[in-house]
Amino acid sequence: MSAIVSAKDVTKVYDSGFKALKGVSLDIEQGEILALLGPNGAGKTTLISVICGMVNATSGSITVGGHDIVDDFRAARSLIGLVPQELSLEPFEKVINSVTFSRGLFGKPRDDAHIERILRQLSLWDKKDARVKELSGGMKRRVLIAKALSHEPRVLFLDEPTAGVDVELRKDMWDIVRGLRADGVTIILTTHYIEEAEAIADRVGVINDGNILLVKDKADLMAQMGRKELCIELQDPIGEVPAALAAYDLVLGEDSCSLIYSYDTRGDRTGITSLLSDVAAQGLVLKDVSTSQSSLEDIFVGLVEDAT
Ligand SMILES: Nc1ncnc2c1ncn2[C@@H]1O[C@H](COP(=O)(O)OP(=O)(O)OP(=O)(O)O)[C@@H](O)[C@H]1O
Repeated sequence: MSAIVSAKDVTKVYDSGFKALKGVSLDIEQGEILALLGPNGAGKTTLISVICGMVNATSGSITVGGHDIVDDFRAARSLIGLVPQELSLEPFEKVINSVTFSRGLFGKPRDDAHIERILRQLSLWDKKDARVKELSGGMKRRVLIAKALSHEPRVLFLDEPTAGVDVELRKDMWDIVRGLRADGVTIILTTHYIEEAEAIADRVGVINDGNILLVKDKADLMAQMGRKELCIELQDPIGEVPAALAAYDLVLGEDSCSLIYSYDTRGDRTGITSLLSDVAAQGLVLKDVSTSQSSLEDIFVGLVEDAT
């Protein structure tokens, strides 16, 4: 795969003096769904706005489809669709006119068949003559996506596409995003919802305090950083982890009645069999045993905490 968007050492210092991006380098691969995860104020919207040419970077460089976003702004911008966080639509405009107008803004010739295709894809065709103000919140969001797709961009940025959207509609939105990717559109979405990244992203980028902490294949991230824990509940409390068990990665549970064993899920051997027999050899009586796997959420919280 090759990068369709490439950002190098991008910084953004707002007029207030606030440093919102502190040297971000990021390659977005053609055809992927990349989820940018980060807490409030991390710099997600700023990064998207810089790539889309709505905010000027203070330093660094960005190319989209090989075009520099400053020197070759029109060519770069024409490859990008942006679905903003805010529902910014003209309330009295008909859906179809609103979407057709967006295409015209990019100087593309009128193409009714393309507009029909995207309205159908977004289940908006039967609402094409409705006025925007007559639509539900979820439909308005879909109109924003249709507008962003009207000029046939190759890269689509979705800034928190499902903020405040109910579970049903969120899943609809995920289906739409997957459908767009199947059509060859590269998708970058920002989200607070870890389950959203877990559900649809190919890669996950974590951004915090103006820095990209990591960008990784989602499956690798979960396999590499996800650890499993075995909780051994004991019949009776103990004061400390017995010295004879020091070779294991064990901690005493808060109740003093359990031992928590962390192990790597990728290893050939987990060490569980020998641990259990060594625990028994210490005369400790087991009450129960359970396992749990760290989720993307645990990984994300851990990363952001480590960075602050
Ligand atoms: N125009 C501006 N002038 C000054 N500071 C700004 C401006 N826009 C954003 N910021 C600051 O830059 C930081 C990053 O904001 P940004 O909107 O990029 O974060 P975000 O990760 O998208 O957050 P959220 O998840 O809350 O939308 C914040 O501290 C914000 O207050």
